[in-house]
Amino acid sequence: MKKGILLVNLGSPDSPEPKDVKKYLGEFLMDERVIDVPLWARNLLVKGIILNTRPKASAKAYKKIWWDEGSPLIVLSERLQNKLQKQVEEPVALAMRYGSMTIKKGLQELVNKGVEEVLLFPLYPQFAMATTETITVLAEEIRQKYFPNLKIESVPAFYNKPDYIEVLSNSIKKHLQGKNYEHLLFSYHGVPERHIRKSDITKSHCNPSDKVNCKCCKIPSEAHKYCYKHQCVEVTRLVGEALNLKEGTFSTSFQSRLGFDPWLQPYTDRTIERLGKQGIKNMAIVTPAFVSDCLETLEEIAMEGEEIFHEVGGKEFTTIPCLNDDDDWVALISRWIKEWATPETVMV
Ligand SMILES: C=CC1=C(C)c2cc3[nH]c(cc4nc(cc5[nH]c(cc1n2)c(C)c5CCC(=O)O)C(CCC(=O)O)=C4C)c(C)c3C=C
Ligand SMILES: [Fe+2]
Ligand SMILES: [Fe+2]
Repeated sequence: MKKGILLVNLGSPDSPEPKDVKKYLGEFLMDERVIDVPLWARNLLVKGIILNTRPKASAKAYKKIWWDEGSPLIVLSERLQNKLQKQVEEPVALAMRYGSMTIKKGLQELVNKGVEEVLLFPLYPQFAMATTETITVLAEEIRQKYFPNLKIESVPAFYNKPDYIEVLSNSIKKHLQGKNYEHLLFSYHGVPERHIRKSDITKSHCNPSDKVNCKCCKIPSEAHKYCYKHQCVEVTRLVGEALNLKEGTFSTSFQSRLGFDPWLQPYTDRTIERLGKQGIKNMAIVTPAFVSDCLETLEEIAMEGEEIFHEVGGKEFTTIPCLNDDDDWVALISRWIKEWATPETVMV
């Protein structure tokens, strides 16, 4: 069976103009796995309120980070795709969950190349209903409707794979070389608290012991369905261990909350402010929920975050880039692809 790979990231508007941002946000926020309320309430909230207020402000933010080649998230995902394609024999396609580069087009591109079996690779280290699950569910719907003979297998969450932690840790180390930082903040994209109770943890392919050991969300283990928070906290702990970070010199926070419901805490903006007020002068920040730099890292963290830090007396604010098209990251994904494509090869 001819095999192929479909990388899938979140997506971006076609341009940073308010009309394109509105169209993109409309598709994104009307996803029932992102704003998980009944359709009538989602219509009211998204079409009645958010799309009438947010696109202008979001467009302004997108304009600050937009590159000549386009959206950083898309350009960086394409660079990753191109580098990967040089390392593996199988065709590598790229799609976005929202926007013009649809999953259907990505699958069609592979099918046109004769592919019969697809490795679907959601570009998210942690599993969340609003990211991995929405991709796998949509891909399956599209498969059933348009490509019934295609076989699709999904890459599970890889947040705690030792080889991933090693690549992430080395990247952090490289970017912090020669920096005299006092605190390293691990900032993850947040989700509303209720999201972590909604999806089934078995879909995240976590180590089954995670269910028992998870203490972060205070959900009893039998009822503990899903914990994105736990997976984030684990990344921080594992990188802390790999880099031998001292207790108290690193911590976890959650960014990008939307609306009035409680989201995962502590919030990143308040954490940056607290660190500055506590007298921290030099801090660094890494964003391991994102594989590619995007609006949330380049604007919300690198620009807004830095401003908050300076306002409360902070001096040096170092933003560590996402893995993007880092060579070691490309080599690792290539290895995972080769393992999948030739299952008889046992990689050690
Ligand atoms: C781990 C990744 C992500 C999770 C989980 C996630 C959840 C989530 N996001 C929103 C609302 C917005 N997110 C926006 C941008 C955005 N979100 C992610 C990733 C995750 N989102 C990325 C990579 C980006 C950047 C996209 C880019 O083009 O660069 C935005 C748009 C920007 C803005 O207006 O602020 C919104 C809105 C919700 C509600 C949510 C909930 C579960
Ligand atoms: Fe988001
Ligand atoms: Fe948990």
